[in-house]
Amino acid sequence: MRTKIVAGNWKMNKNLKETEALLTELSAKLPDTKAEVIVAPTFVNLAAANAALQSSTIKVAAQNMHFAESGAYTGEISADMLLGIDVDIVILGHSERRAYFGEDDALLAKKVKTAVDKGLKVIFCFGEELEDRKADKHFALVESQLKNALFNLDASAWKNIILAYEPVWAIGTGETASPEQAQEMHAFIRKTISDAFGSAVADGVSILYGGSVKPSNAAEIFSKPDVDGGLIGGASLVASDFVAIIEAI
Ligand SMILES: O=C[C@H](O)COP(=O)(O)O
Repeated sequence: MRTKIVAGNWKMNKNLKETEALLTELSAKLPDTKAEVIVAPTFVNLAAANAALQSSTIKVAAQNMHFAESGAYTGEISADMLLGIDVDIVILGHSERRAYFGEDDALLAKKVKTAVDKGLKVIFCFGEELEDRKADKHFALVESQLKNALFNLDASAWKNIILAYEPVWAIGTGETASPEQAQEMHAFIRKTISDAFGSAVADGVSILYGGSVKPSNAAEIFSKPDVDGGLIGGASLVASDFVAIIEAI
């Protein structure tokens, strides 16, 4: 049985006070759920988020990390720094990191390798742009993103990988992949992993969908057999919306 996961990527939103307020509200409203619930506030509020969630089952993730152990990388954050404040989950490869900060598959392969070697869990994001889909290149593009960044891992490392398929055209646009489009791609992703690492690895990896998931569409998307949860952006910033999405799983 794969782990169901609902993760909220807060991106560059919420200052300290707002972070604590949202987490207090979220903890109070959290429904009884079998799903793992994760929130990813900005770096500077990770320690405070962990403190605010001490008696909660909600886990805290970082939104990024550097591949190096330590050194002259001004402004960067290492795996050990995250682990030092009890954060052992990191989002890597988000399309905004790829688009605005030049992160490519080769860099992401290094980040993922460091993260799993250090014992962090990785929520690895990937997905096609609208032009790729229009040109019917979306499967090939997704396959290459997976191969380039993840296929150098040992099969045993996959227990620490969570995948998040996020078609770029659906992120923050209000346009969502249809449940059928999501299922079609998730099944393709699972087959691609199965072909490379075997069915035990493929059947065990949670594949989240991300891109304009809202309370109104979550249940239908989550009902698909290869969709194991969601990576939620905008709707994770409003406690009642995020709770409704958790309830939909
Ligand atoms: O990481 C989350 C995704 O970018 C989805 O964002 P969104 O739910 O605001 O479309």
